[in-house]
Amino acid sequence: MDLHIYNNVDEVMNALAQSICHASELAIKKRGRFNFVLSGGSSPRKLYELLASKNYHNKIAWNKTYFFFGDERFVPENDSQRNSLMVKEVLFDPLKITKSHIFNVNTTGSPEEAAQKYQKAITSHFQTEPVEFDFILLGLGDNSHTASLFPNTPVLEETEATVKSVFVKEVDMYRITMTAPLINQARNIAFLVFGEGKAEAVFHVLKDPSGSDKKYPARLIKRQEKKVQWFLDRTAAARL
Ligand SMILES: O=C1O[C@H](COP(=O)(O)O)[C@@H](O)[C@H](O)[C@H]1O
Repeated sequence: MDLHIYNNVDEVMNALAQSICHASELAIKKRGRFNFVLSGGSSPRKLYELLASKNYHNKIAWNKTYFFFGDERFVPENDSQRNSLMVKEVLFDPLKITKSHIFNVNTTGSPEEAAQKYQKAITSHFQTEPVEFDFILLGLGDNSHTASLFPNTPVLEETEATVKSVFVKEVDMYRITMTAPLINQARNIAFLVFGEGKAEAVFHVLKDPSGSDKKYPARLIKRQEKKVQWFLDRTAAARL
């Protein structure tokens, strides 16, 4: 695992944006396209704004980039709780991303159907197995969840690299999420975490010798591998 700790949030965002640019260049050079999985929640908003800003918008070949979501709320497409709506506002619309490059979660059927449809869409985009995304961006909740892998939920037991639906009591909602095995297959994985409210969660995921994967699900992401990077500010890293 690569741990990067910065003095402030702007430095964190810039370092992560550069890492994304680097991964996109490499992927496009080798395979002609960049398959980029986005995270939701509040933390990545600033990063997406930065990527769409004049400092970065020319550094990535957006016309060769395909976007996916690591997780999504099981709510209608135009519901303000959707991760995809925030991304549309700050990244897709400003960069005029072609619709066919955006893989949104279709929530018109049941949660299970939504997960199956998303998995199918991913499989038909990749055509080959195993599915290896070029870059997966992840956040970390105060309770150590990542994507929608929440503590003590059945999806944590999943051994298949796929997409699943899960009812999360804690937020009283169905979520659609990539499973840990699917995330772990990616070529690059980056956690974006900042703020003192995250310090405990970071400790339990990265340092706590008695922590369990069920209680702190982000531990399921292979932190022992070099391809997994953590981008933190000093306050989030305070207990490391
Ligand atoms: O529920 C979610 O939360 C995590 C962390 O979000 P944050 O607001 O604390 O940054 C996020 O990574 C995930 O995509 C989202 O659905």
